[in-house]
Amino acid sequence: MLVIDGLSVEFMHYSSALRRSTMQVIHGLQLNVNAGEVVAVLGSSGSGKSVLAHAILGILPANARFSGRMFFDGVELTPARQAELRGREIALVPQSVQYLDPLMRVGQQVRYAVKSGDAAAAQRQIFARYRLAKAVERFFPFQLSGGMARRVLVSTASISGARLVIADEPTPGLDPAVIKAALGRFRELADQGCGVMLITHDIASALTVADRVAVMYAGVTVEVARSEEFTNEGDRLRHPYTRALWQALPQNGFIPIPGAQPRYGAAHTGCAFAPRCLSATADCSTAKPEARELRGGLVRCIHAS
Ligand SMILES: Nc1ncnc2c1ncn2[C@@H]1O[C@H](COP(=O)(O)OP(=O)(O)OP(=O)(O)O)[C@@H](O)[C@H]1O
Ligand code: NI
Repeated sequence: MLVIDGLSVEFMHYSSALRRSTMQVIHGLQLNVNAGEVVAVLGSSGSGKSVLAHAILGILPANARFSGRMFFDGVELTPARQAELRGREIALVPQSVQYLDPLMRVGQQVRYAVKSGDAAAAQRQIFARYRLAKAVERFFPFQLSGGMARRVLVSTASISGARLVIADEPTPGLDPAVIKAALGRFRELADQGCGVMLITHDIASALTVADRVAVMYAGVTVEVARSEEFTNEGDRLRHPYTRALWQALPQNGFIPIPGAQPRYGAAHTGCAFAPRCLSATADCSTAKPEARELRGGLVRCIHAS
């Protein structure tokens, strides 16, 4: 349904009239989302997840430049096609609640997303499902708590009838029952034939619904694995960073990895993870590892086998 082939995104900054600098935040990213599946995109803060979501929807800010190609249903996504599909075939659950219209009652905003049938009934049903009281439909966005606003955003995307739903951190700050309902709803949309891209920091809850997991580090996908490969010590995983994320979960011993993701990922040659990697060798810092297929998944690590 969605094919991303070699996407790169950089931001331009003008520090003065004559000095322009660019900062590359996504480097040659490859990713597919098929109809009927939930693909989780995992990565720490600043790894480029929201920029990826905005690139797919065609809503990058004016100072962004991108290259690479994206296809939806086999047809290239041009800016005109993105504008046509946005909110109709492709829906975003935005990371920030700033995306709600501050001057419109939230019930009405959600009803706008419904394309056929009884919009009011659909809105009330979805609000009940996310435990939003009946009175909330008459609220303006400023009257919502952070968690309520998030539930309103998830409601909007999940009744939009879109075939591809991109959910950017839809669950932080929500209580466990609502997280379960929201994730369950994404699973259900996929089971009905939608494609779902679930962007999150939270591996544990992503694994409860995702078919595949794409792991981002410093603007590239370092691995794409199937959810069932996250077991035991992570022996079936392909990339040392994915294994490190898995082992850092409380149930897997809380084993941390020292160091931090490089800022913007551009200032290094070779593998961005090498400075933190226990298996790194001299070869790791000479060239950026290419993405390659391995055991039905994808990896960017010269040592993965
Ligand atoms: N409009 C912009 N101008 C310049 N730099 C930007 C802009 N938007 C994002 N960036 C930079 O791009 C990088 C990736 O940001 P992005 O928001 O995609 O991260 P993220 O993975 O979504 O993080 P988080 O988990 O915190 O939401 C960051 O270093 C950020 O500072
Ligand atoms: Ni983000």
